Amino acid sequence: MLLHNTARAACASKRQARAFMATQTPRSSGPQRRVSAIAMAASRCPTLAARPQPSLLRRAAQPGRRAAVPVRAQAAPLIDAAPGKTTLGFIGIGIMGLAMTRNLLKAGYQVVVWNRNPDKCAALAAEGAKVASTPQEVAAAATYTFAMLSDPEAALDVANRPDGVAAGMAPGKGYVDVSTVDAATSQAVAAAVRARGGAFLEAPVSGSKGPAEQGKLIFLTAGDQALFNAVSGPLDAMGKAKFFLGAEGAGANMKLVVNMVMGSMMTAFAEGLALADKVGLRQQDVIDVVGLGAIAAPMFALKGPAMAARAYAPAFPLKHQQKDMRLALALGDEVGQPLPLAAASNAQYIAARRQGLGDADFSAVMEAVLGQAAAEATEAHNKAAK
Ligand SMILES: NC(=O)C1=CN([C@@H]2O[C@H](COP(=O)(O)OP(=O)(O)OC[C@H]3O[C@@H](n4cnc5c(N)ncnc54)[C@H](OP(=O)(O)O)[C@@H]3O)[C@@H](O)[C@H]2O)C=CC1
Ligand SMILES: O=CC(=O)O
Repeated sequence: MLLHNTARAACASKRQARAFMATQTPRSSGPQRRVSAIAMAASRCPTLAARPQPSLLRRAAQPGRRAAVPVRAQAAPLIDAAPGKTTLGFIGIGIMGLAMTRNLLKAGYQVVVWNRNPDKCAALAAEGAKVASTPQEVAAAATYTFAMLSDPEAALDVANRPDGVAAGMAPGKGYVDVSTVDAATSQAVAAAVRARGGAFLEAPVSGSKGPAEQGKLIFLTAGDQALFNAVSGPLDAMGKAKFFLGAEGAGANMKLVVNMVMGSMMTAFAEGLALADKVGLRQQDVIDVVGLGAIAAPMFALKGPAMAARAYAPAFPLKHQQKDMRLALALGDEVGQPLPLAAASNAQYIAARRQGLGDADFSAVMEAVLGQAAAEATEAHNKAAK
């Protein structure tokens, strides 16, 4: 289904899309197969990437749809990135950026890095990366620049500041923003990059610190398909799967949907552990039982024991999960989709941030759940004492 929807979006007209889809037979649906089938769809649509497509513009104008920037021509051909030949840039050397850059270096790419706090580049410099003094310098030195930044504000600033990425862009170069942001931010960054002749790909990732270290991220990309193709090697060095979803905004929306579900799952799990504890059950038994049944999830198995021990070493900082809940709720509001469960979860992440847990792992939402239970117990006790 995903393959067909994406293929349809990639074709310049409904007629072409129907003709393409008529040639397709259902096959196994692994991510790599999806990507190659989507690329094939593009190759069978000669008008793809040639000019703004009225049908796509009309789609964007329908109520409830994010404004889609039309598929468009590249200003200059993009050369496929190749280890030993292509210089890549990486901006934002946080938890994720550090691990991702390491995998690019391991794969044999030359990498130029920049981080707001330059101290975080020291380990990579020792491993062979060059360190630039501005984002512009990175974009000017690299053919393709990646960025992994906290939030929309950081993404916009790094792209648009006077010595930012856009200032270093030129035809033949590309910018791949892998940060988790909203569609409007991604579209604004795309416009700034394209105004300088560069190509743009949004590519937020699903997968945390562990998958980043193991090169097993899942890329949710959208934007210029030629850039998706050109950076296929680096994406494969950092990830285990990549999806091309259409015009920029689609990748951002996909990431927000996934993280909204993840954030709500985590608060539900925390409430389950808290309740189990209150009724005298061993939390490890709960983790084992959940792990054997239909609601088993790698996240519960990974985080559960640490949550039971109330230890929250950061892999995915809670402040970022709360940002994702906030952005998903704003998206729901924009398109008229009520999200009461996500709203309730978001309140717990906000409470945890107020408890000073923004830099802890997002599983520290457990503390808000426990804190709330404690507050409710105190309130009930006070009422009873009156
Ligand atoms: N950790 C995870 O499991 C995952 C995270 N993500 C997403 O990836 C992104 C980064 O996450 P993560 O690496 O965990 O976060 P970190 O907090 O470890 O890193 C954030 C990075 O953004 C930089 N930054 C923040 N504000 C600015 C600014 N105004 N100007 C320039 N640089 C700035 C930081 O620089 P400095 O060091 O100077 O503060 C740092 O390099 C977020 O969008 C997050 O939602 C996506 C999937 C998984
Ligand atoms: O964004 C976080 C993740 O684990 O994915």
